[in-house]
Amino acid sequence: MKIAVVGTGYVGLVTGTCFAETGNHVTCVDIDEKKVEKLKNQIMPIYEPGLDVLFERNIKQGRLDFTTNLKEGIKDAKIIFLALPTPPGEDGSADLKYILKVASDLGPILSEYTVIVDKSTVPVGTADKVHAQIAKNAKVPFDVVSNPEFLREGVAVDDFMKPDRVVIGTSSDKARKVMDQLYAPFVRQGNPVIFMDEKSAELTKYAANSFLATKITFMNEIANMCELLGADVDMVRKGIGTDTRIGKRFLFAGIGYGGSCFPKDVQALAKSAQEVKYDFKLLTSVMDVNQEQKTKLIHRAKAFYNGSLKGKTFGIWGLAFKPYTDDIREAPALENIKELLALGAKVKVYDPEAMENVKELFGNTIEFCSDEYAAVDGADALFIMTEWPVFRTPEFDKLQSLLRSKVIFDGRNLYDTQAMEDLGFTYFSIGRKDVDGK
Ligand SMILES: NC(=O)c1ccc[n+]([C@@H]2O[C@H](COP(=O)([O-])OP(=O)(O)OC[C@H]3O[C@@H](n4cnc5c(N)ncnc54)[C@H](O)[C@@H]3O)[C@@H](O)[C@H]2O)c1
Ligand SMILES: O=c1ccn([C@@H]2O[C@H](COP(=O)(O)OP(=O)(O)O[C@H]3O[C@H](CO)[C@@H](O)[C@H](O)[C@H]3O)[C@@H](O)[C@H]2O)c(=O)[nH]1
Repeated sequence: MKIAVVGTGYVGLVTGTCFAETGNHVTCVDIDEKKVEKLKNQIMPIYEPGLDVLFERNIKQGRLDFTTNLKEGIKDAKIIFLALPTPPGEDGSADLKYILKVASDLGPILSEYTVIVDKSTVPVGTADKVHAQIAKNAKVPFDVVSNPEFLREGVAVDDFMKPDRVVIGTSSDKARKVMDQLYAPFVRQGNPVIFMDEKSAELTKYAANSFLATKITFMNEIANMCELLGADVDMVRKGIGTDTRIGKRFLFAGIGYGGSCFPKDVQALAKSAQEVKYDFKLLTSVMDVNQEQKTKLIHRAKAFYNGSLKGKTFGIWGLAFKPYTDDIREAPALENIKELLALGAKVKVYDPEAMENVKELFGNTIEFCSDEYAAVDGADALFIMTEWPVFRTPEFDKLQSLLRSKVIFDGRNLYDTQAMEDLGFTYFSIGRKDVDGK
């Protein structure tokens, strides 16, 4: 089948590549000329494990190509995916300007029946808006379908190729048949395609992300209670996670959720609630708690250093919002770095993939180091912001010889507290007992 994907961000590239991998011919369209030039030269603009191999194979086999020209890109396409940004607008609601612009461009250039699919995360009612926008100038019949995407960065290819489920919102039998055919290879792997109406599909995406953000936030609050009561959040996590009604995943306490999705989607759902005059109290609390959680370790550092971090040097391990990505959107590390600089501290950082993106933001106000050990050389303490595997089993001898004093603030609970006590570190983590290094 011939498919067009409009927008070549994370979602567009993964969607386009994976549909090419299942035998379709895919043309990806983007207005960013430099990006399209790179893509045409087989240069992958994002770091996503496993995607490059599929990307190169499908380009070589002639199933994946790129253009900046929308009309050329959608020629003969039975399905057009919209994988466009929906950033927060000034009031926190999802900004639909990119989607509606492409919808209005599509109207006059559709040449036969086409299924237009919202892959972006969009508020309830967007499929209707997109339909109305296209209908203004369309001369042929078309359907607008909601097909939210649930991939996680870092494991996006697996999430797309072996999804827990595919959600498709449509009230058109004709569109349903087209989508059924497209997702047939995925169903064959035993994953359900769940058909529903457009509005329910749109809300499903926000409900999923907000529920997961709430689950994490709940554990962060339990962690805060553990610290006050002398319990251990890792034990509590194991204790509740083995209850199949609760489940083991997304129960890891830390320095708050970040990334390009949870923060904006929780905010957008809260805004949607406001618009229909519903007071979604839970979401407001989730956002407040998460905000406080992000810089929690700085408060502990301030207490440890008798109120002042001025003149101290801190090594930071991890900048990306999570491992296996170079994405720094809403990464807790950024807020911590800003705060440390504002308090007069010096900062040395290392991340396996995200350094270039952070250089654009901080320039030479912080020191970018060649590896994790260089980042702690001469530092007063280490802050751990992202749980990259390379940080899980460091050479502690080397670490203690490089650090000025053996102090670690760990936002990801990477080390066993007893082991840290045995090694003589002063060790602060989340929801577990402090180790005083004596
Ligand atoms: N990133 C994720 O992990 C993820 C996962 C699931 C859903 N989503 C949702 O998917 C959507 C896209 O997210 P993303 O992270 O891929 O976005 P992104 O910002 O990384 O990329 C969007 C792309 O769209 C292009 N674009 C903008 N206007 C255009 C136009 N008129 N024509 C063609 N291209 C245009 C931009 O140049 C950019 O390359 C968002 O709604 C997001 O919430 C994201
Ligand atoms: O137990 C956990 C799990 C995650 N996180 C944090 O939560 C954030 C989001 O993590 P994750 O969900 O793995 O990353 P994303 O790539 O942002 O994926 C989320 O957002 C995407 C965009 O909407 C959805 O498609 C995915 O299903 C959804 O998991 C990160 O800051 C993580 O550090 C925790 O703090 N504790």
